[in-house]
Amino acid sequence: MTGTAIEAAALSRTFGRRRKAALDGCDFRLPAGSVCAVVGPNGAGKSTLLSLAAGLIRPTDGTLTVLGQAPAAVRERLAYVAQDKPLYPQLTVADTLRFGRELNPGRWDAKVAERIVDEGELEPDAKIRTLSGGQRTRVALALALGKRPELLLLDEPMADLDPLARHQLMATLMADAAEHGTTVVMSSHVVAELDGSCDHLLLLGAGRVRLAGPLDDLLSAHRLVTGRADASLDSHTVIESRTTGRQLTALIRPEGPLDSGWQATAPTLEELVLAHLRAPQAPVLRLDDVREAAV
Ligand SMILES: Nc1ncnc2c1ncn2[C@@H]1O[C@H](COP(=O)(O)OP(=O)(O)OP(=O)(O)O)[C@@H](O)[C@H]1O
Repeated sequence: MTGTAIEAAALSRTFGRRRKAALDGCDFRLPAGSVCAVVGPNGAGKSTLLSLAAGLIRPTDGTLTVLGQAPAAVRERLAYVAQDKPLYPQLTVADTLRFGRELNPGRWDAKVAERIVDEGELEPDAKIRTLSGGQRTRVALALALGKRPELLLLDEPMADLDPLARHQLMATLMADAAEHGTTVVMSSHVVAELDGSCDHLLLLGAGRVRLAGPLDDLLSAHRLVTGRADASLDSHTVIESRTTGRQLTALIRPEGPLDSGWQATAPTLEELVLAHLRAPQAPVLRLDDVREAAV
């Protein structure tokens, strides 16, 4: 297996006659075995990136390598759960899993697929069309994990699950990925639920990479600081700042030691992401390869 699960170089994808760029010159590298969160505002290009990685669409420019090859060449080794989770409505749950086994001879993992379905207390003879959105998600995830992929691409997988099901499915997913060394790339708008599960982050904005790299490195490159509103942060990169009365709170990238007047803490993933969403012009930070900032 290659040490790199996904590598994008100047990756662009346009749509329509106007050639509107959904992705625009993206560079990033994701090591194999990572669990990567893909976040960004609506229309940032998250689904486009996942579709490209799944080999469903092709780049208009640049390159994307998945498991060391062109995405279309490695379809058998990856699983992709799209936002709309297409399944055959007339099949039963059991038929769907049987279908999964027949489509993936020699690699089908019936145990994990059945476990995911059983944990949701789904009736094996229930037709897919009779299931709720969250129950369909469960079947789609069972099919994806049953395929025993090296790379699992999930486009907002948890969006229609209740909080308990989310928590429990996420735990199953992460335990399974850790056991098998699966690379997981997962887009989500619910940043809090990614905390504790992901070790890599890719933040997209307007089709471009804004933050990329190991989550711990990205978090430790930032500080959440509080101090007097008239104190200076001039020597640091300020991502976002807010003043309440005489107090200023800011998310910064320190460019050296902080003056003693500032109280500094490490941001959470949610604080890091929210600040960057509120500050779309903040400088890019890529720590995914050479482990140094590239602006
Ligand atoms: N098939 C398509 N035809 C035309 N435009 C498209 C197509 N797919 C995506 N786009 C455009 O590309 C841009 C990125 O879309 P994409 O679905 O990748 O964003 P996203 O980050 O997944 O958004 P969301 O969070 O809303 O799901 C949007 O402006 C969208 O309108």
